[in-house]
Amino acid sequence: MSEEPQFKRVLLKLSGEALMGSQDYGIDPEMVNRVAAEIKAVRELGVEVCLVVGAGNIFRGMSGVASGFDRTSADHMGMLATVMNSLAIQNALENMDVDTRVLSAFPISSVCEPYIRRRAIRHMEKGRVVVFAAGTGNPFFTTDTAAALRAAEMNCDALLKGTQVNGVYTADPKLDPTAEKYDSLSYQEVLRRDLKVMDTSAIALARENDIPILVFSIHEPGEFARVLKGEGQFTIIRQE
Ligand SMILES: Nc1ncnc2c1ncn2[C@@H]1O[C@H](COP(=O)(O)OP(=O)(O)OP(=O)(O)O)[C@@H](O)[C@H]1O
Ligand SMILES: O=c1ccn([C@@H]2O[C@H](COP(=O)(O)O)[C@@H](O)[C@H]2O)c(=O)[nH]1
Repeated sequence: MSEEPQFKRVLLKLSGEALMGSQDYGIDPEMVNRVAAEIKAVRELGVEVCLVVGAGNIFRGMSGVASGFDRTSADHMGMLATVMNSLAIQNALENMDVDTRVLSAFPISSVCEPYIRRRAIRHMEKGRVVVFAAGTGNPFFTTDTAAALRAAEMNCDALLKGTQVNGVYTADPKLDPTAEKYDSLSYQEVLRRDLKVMDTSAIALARENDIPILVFSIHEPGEFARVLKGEGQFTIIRQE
């Protein structure tokens, strides 16, 4: 085990669903503040942090399709929901004196900056936390793929998926209580075994760019910093 963080620049894919906290829907300010405090603690370790936030707490395109919406419109709604979550995180971080910029994949210029890669890198070099909102900006994708894409563009050393479960299991642990957790596995194994913890397009993009993915529970206080030091509970997905 190491006391020092193992990565210099990371992208955190933050579960939208987690931001509900104990509520059934929407944004729980207590949960948002706790996550913001974890991000601040990691910044204070000297790690550059950028974020992609999901929107499972508000709206997922596929649920909209199930209710009769056109897929493209539903996905636009999902992407707009990620903007709301991004602004909530920015607000909480700035209340803790952490400089934060939200950059949207599509222009909403009266609300936040547009995504410009060089500008995002500059923000990070200045020590700001950068939140990438609106996913990839394209329908038919999810924020997992947006996270892998931005991690590659930002030259991140790792992609951390802070989610509902503490790692990757042989099957969905929420559905199968006999499922067993992996400590580590290759991108290829995730794809071959069709493990649903992350989209296949996100796994493929991370593999092509050799970015390790660490899956951990965002519900465990202090885990983000611990995982970066090689401690705590997580599964690492990387080249064999
Ligand atoms: N093999 C598996 N190992 C671990 N989790 C799995 C597996 N298969 C399915 N899952 C499920 O995948 C979920 C995480 O992925 P998902 O992207 O849907 O959630 P999320 O991170 O909360 O995203 P969102 O940001 O959309 O709210 C876990 O909550 C878990 O129940
Ligand atoms: O690049 C993207 C990213 C997301 N979407 C839509 O947003 C919702 C919310 O994202 P989750 O990853 O499911 O939390 C997603 O369901 C899509 O509808 C998108 O279209 N493109």
